[in-house]
Amino acid sequence: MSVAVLDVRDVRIHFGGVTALDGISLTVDPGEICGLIGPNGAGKTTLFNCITRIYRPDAGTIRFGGADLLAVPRHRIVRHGVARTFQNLALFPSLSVLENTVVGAHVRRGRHRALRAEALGILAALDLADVAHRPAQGLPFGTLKRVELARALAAHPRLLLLDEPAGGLTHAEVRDLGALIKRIRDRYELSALLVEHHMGLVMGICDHVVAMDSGRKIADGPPQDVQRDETVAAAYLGRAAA
Ligand SMILES: Nc1ncnc2c1ncn2[C@@H]1O[C@H](COP(=O)(O)OP(=O)(O)OP(=O)(O)O)[C@@H](O)[C@H]1O
Repeated sequence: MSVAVLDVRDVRIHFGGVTALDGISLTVDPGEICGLIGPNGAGKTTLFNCITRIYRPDAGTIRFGGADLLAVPRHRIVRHGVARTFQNLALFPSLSVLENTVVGAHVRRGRHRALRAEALGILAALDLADVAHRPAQGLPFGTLKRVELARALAAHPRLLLLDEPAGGLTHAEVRDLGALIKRIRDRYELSALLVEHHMGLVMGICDHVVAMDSGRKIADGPPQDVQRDETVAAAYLGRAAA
């Protein structure tokens, strides 16, 4: 059996009186797109922040390709092969699309010219070649979301953490994004963990889905099974009613 790309086990973290993660475990296998769903406040972003070492869990282990990720200093996480995109874009507005992408590549050692040429290749693969030399500022939101993806890919990740990539996109853009994420997975041979509220996207592209509520895992399995799960439906209804 192959080693999981990501193996999260019994992770706990609390902030004051709030237990944000209450013994969460999940695995992402090589080449897999894993969806992470759950109502607001379930702990999805907190888990991302533990994986990227922004937060240190109180307990539990996080292994990446078999190695202890919690032993890796925060600033080396990207170099280890974990890259993320953000719910609210984190681009440099005045830099060009190409320059923003090259920023992502600089975690790797390499000559600037080579990194730049490679970044242009990534932009072409993401249909961004036309805007490569335009400043990020002023470009449509859907385009900027793809630039974030390009920047993450420039770091050569083995695992891509996508935090609500469909947020703020139109219906057609979400459909295109789903196809793009699958294309990226195949082309760059990576795995992805996708936090997303857009069920169409989750159902359309995930190989397996983990549902969370109150910092715990409440379901884990094929997308259709998780969607039909009564505990998952109750968790969403409970939050809506609260
Ligand atoms: N730095 C922090 N300080 C205090 N509480 C926090 C902190 N980070 C997260 N929390 C709390 O942890 C819980 C989980 O929040 P989190 O943002 O991880 O949920 P989420 O599932 O990502 O929600 P959403 O879908 O709304 O983004 C919430 O109760 C939140 O208020």
